Amino acid sequence: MPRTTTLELYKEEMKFSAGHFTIFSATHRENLHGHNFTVYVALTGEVADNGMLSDYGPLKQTIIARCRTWNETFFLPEHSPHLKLERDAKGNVLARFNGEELRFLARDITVLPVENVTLEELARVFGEELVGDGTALRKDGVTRLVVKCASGPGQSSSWEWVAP
Ligand SMILES: Nc1nc2c(c(=O)[nH]1)N=C([C@H](O)[C@H](O)COP(=O)(O)OP(=O)(O)OP(=O)(O)O)CN2
Repeated sequence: MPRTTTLELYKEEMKFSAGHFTIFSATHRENLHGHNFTVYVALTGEVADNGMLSDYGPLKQTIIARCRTWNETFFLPEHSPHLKLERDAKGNVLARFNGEELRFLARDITVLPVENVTLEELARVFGEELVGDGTALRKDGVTRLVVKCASGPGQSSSWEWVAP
């Protein structure tokens, strides 16, 4: 009888401190602010004869490494219909919103391929980068992976991958 399990990873190091602002319309956005985000990853699949779904060690290190690259940065959305980004030769950014000009140094920002920097989109981008084309996960017998991103206790959004 196949045994299904779900491995859950939410280690202390699976966190990053970053800034952002959510854009609600062409004229309404939040002020710039930050969070101590945390990340939770769950992978589901069948337990093999060796008593394991798969060694979660490499995945844990990948998650922690990704958290470190998102630590101490300020997120900007690449594809917002309301925020226009202009980069200079050094990668510094002038962001225009509703007549405002916000200036950022290249060293301080991470531009994400999202329409808005929200928990939903952080979980999606994080998950999509973990999963890639899914080949490695499927090879390891993983049938489902969930990423949850929280902006603090009691507030998170999730993203799910299911093996085809
Ligand atoms: N669907 C979403 N809605 C909102 C998001 C989001 O990511 N997805 N994000 C925000 C704000 O950026 C976020 O809530 C601001 O956080 P915070 O300063 O902590 O204020 P909160 O009101 O969320 O939390 P409290 O601690 O209860 O004040 C808004 N909407």
